[in-house]
Amino acid sequence: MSSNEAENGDLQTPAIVCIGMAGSGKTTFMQRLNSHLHSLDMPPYIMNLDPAVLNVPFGTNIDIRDSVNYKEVMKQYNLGPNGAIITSLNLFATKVDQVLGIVEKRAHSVSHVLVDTPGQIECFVWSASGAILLDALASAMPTVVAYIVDTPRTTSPATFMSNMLYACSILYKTKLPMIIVFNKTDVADAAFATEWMTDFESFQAALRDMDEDENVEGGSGYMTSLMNSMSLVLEEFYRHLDVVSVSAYTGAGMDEFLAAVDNKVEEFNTDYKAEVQRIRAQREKEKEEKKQKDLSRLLKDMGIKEDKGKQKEEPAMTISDAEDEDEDEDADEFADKFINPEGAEGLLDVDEYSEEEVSDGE
Ligand SMILES: Nc1nc2c(ncn2[C@@H]2O[C@H](COP(=O)(O)OP(=O)(O)OP(=O)(O)O)[C@@H](O)[C@H]2O)c(=O)[nH]1
Repeated sequence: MSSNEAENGDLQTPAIVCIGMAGSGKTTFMQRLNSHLHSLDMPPYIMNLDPAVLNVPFGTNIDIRDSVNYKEVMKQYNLGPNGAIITSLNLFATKVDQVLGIVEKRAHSVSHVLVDTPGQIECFVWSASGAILLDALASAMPTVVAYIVDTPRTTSPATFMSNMLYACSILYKTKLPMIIVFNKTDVADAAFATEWMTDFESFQAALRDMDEDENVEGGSGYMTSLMNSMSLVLEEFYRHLDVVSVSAYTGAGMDEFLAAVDNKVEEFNTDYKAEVQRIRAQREKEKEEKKQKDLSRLLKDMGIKEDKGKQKEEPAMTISDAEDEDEDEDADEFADKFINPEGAEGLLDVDEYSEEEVSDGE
């Protein structure tokens, strides 16, 4: 049993998935966290899942850009930037088992697995491939979402509320423990935000002030009453969160963030894990049922009378297998068209990644 395993053998290395609006500071936060962990002699394993990013200012162990050529996807499919991000993620997700195999292997010897995601949140969180990648991670190790908030841009009650509703929808979609990270506190203190989250009266007071001030964004009677009601709904959501204030620039708050991750790992093991496993089993069951249904339809179309008793020995199963193999081949052909455009073997070279030295980003 390695030190990263629980008594029952489950991998306990936390995976931290950084999600946040464009420009909230995800990449800078990852860079700071990476160098902080290196300074504690706890090197992490780093994955970049943003196919469109130009520069990643730290060493990555797995980078979607090494596997999928985003520009080529855009050209070949005549897609815009967001469509190409989704398609690139889809292509990457076809190899999720391979990728996860590498991550799991390496996760035994690192402190954390850090995952950077595209700033176009919806491309990742609301896409099938995002769900596949998150599911795969969560089924292998405790997985925590770090929702990065641009604090200076969230000081008005209206933008604060929008941001929190967005975070709430991500929690609902991913069903993973979440830490709200108020970033850029070197520019604006996040005390106002933590107060609004814990003291309902103070948020109400801020709403009243906004209502009276016509120059403030969102300052209309209807909006205020809508936000009043929504803030009541969000009270329940806030109870499930850990909140930390950090500055990716100065490094303030990094230890508090790591403590919050430990807290969420415990929560994952007690509250979320069973749910993750239940959802996974349900999906497998649905997949199996769909396969059986398709098979019955195929037999019917071919004019073969269904005989439940005979199905086991007769070619029905072979047809299904052949069909599956064809599907797999199609998927592989599709993926290979874009994956590893340089012509390297396989999607990801395990040895290449395992030998790779990753810098601390300084
Ligand atoms: N003052 C200050 N600026 C920051 C901080 N963190 C990030 N920034 C700045 O915010 C801007 C956006 O940072 P990024 O790290 O690129 O943000 P991102 O969320 O990864 O952006 P996308 O990849 O486009 O989604 C950059 O100009 C950073 O220098 C911080 O803690 N303090």
